[in-house]
Amino acid sequence: MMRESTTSAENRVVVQQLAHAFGSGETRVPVLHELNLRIASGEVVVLMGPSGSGKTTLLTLIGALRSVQQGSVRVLEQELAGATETELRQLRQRLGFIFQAHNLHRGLTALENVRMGLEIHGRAALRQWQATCEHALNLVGLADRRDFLPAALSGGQKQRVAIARALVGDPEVILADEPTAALDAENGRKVMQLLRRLADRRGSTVLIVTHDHRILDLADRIVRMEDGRIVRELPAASAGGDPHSMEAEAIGNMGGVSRR
Ligand SMILES: Nc1ncnc2c1ncn2[C@@H]1O[C@H](COP(=O)(O)OP(=O)(O)OP(=O)(O)O)[C@@H](O)[C@H]1O
Repeated sequence: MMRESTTSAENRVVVQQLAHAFGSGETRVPVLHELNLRIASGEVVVLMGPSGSGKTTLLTLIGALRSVQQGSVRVLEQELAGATETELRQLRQRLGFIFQAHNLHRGLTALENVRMGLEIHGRAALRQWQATCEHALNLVGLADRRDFLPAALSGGQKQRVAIARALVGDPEVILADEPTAALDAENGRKVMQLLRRLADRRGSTVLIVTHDHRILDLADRIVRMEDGRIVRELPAASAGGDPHSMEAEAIGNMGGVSRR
């Protein structure tokens, strides 16, 4: 049912010497500095760091939602610096976005909202669209809410509908900003396990901005940003010992760690 991946490139995301600033003249505020990052197919990378360190800015640059000012961002072999609006739009169609402001359509049911994800990927005409969308809702544990309007769903359920919508088009790269923030521990972990499975089984590349320590053990790599720079990269597996405590300690200074 799901589309074959069209890109087998090892590095699906390659960021080189990326710099970014907001404003101009005297009010210009640089927020990213000479940043380098590579993410391979099938990799789950978690981006952490203090508020204001530039995580969302980096995510939106990789998602072609913001123009590259300086340096290079290659996503699925498309250079974003200097790309045309058509090239950017075509690229965005191959990405899955899970953002905090989930923007579900209020007048559409859960199932219809998920269908919008297919439309974005140009696949709304798919004959078996209903089965595909039901499958996506099932993946996030909401099969029984398919005919509910957003107003009748909890915050966490709305977030999961948004996740189903992001995944239904089978994107090669998934960009998620705090995907578990609105969820309780159990559902947060389920969502993270789902993203992990997509990476393992379909080779999806997953980049997640989070403050949630409970999901770190499901990542391949944890990247810590401070003041617009990557200050540390930890391969999660090589942390050894108890992955929860090792990562949490190594990353340090990021608030209380809650373990399950
Ligand atoms: N549109 C904008 N205009 C001006 N400044 C901005 C804009 N967006 C972000 N910034 C500034 O850029 C810096 C980085 O913001 P960003 O949202 O990337 O941080 P973050 O690490 O994602 O933070 P948080 O964890 O709080 O979401 C901040 O100082 C922020 O105030």
